[in-house]
Amino acid sequence: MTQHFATIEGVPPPFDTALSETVVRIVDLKRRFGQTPAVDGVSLTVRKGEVLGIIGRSGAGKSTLIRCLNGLERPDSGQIFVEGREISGLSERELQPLRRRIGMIFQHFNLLSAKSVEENVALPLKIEGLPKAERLKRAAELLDLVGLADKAKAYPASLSGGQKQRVGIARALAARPAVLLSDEATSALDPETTRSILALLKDINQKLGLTILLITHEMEVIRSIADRVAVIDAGRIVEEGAVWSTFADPQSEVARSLLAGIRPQLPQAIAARLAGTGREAILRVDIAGEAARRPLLSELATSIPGRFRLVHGGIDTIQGEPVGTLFLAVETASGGVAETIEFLNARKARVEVLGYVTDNA
Ligand SMILES: Nc1ncnc2c1ncn2[C@@H]1O[C@H](COP(=O)(O)OP(=O)(O)OP(=O)(O)O)[C@@H](O)[C@H]1O
Repeated sequence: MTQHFATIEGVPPPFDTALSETVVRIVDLKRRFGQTPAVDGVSLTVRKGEVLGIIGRSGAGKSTLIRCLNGLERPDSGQIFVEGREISGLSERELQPLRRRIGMIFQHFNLLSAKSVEENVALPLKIEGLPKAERLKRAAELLDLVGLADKAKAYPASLSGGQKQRVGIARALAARPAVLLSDEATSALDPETTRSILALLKDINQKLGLTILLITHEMEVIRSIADRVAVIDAGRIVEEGAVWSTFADPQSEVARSLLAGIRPQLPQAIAARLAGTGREAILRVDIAGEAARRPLLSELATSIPGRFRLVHGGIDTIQGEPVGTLFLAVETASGGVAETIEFLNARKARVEVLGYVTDNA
């Protein structure tokens, strides 16, 4: 028993997600409410040590999916495997021990206000019957891990939102779950606190090799923490891939619209002057990976007749991959617009003509 709750230092090092095994497997999961197919045939896998983000608009089916995973909702059909064991279709009693393999953090923290911070963290271990001294030792280790060692005796009411979520994370990790489910865990927090909680989750993911499945409606959360993203719409996964490639080239309308707020946009001053014809074409050029590593603009300048100017844009780094958007104004008189597009497409850049401007103020 004691061995089962080995110290944090005893946890294996981070996993190589490419080589490691599947922790969660969801197969053709369906759950409908009356006429509403809330989850409509979802299949997904989460590998050990990876962070999978599931993103979708309000009502897309995220909560229903995560509730099926933690056993709060019964799927109509389909299967859920956690560490190879099927949890869908189990009775409440059979589910109990498997639930401990699933940690959960919530938007509103769900702490017990009458219990101190250390008691909240130790609660899952009390339910497991671990002796008090060991529970408190483990709680102290976890509070240290989440940066709240000095708040062990405090009560939730005296904590900030970010501190409450740190306690929630410590509690979720108490029973050494196989996977941590996060249900909009940062949605109630301000941007700075959100960043610190996401950094903490990423840190724990990397230090402990913790597998995380999170649902969110914010692309910023996906960008800062996820390895892979699945986009859900009307109960179905409409797109799935590495975060950097989804950011660089979203395939679905939903992903494009969710990304609109954080992908670079043409400055309003230029967008307002766009017309159907003009002296310059305004091109949106999306580049990623190889295309973003090469000296694209200098190659363009030496290869294409006529002149162009960079009006806006830049390169970001997502998961170590360069991902960027450049807005170019290309003179139409030289006939170089079509050639520019061809040149860029040949180098795997995605090009869209947004319109034309005549004055370059
Ligand atoms: N208990 C229920 N009874 C009836 N309909 C439900 C129930 N739970 C969810 N639904 C419906 O199922 C669909 C998916 O809801 P769900 O809460 O899973 O979406 P969501 O993506 O989590 O949305 P949000 O981001 O707003 O929480 C919605 O149309 C919702 O109205």
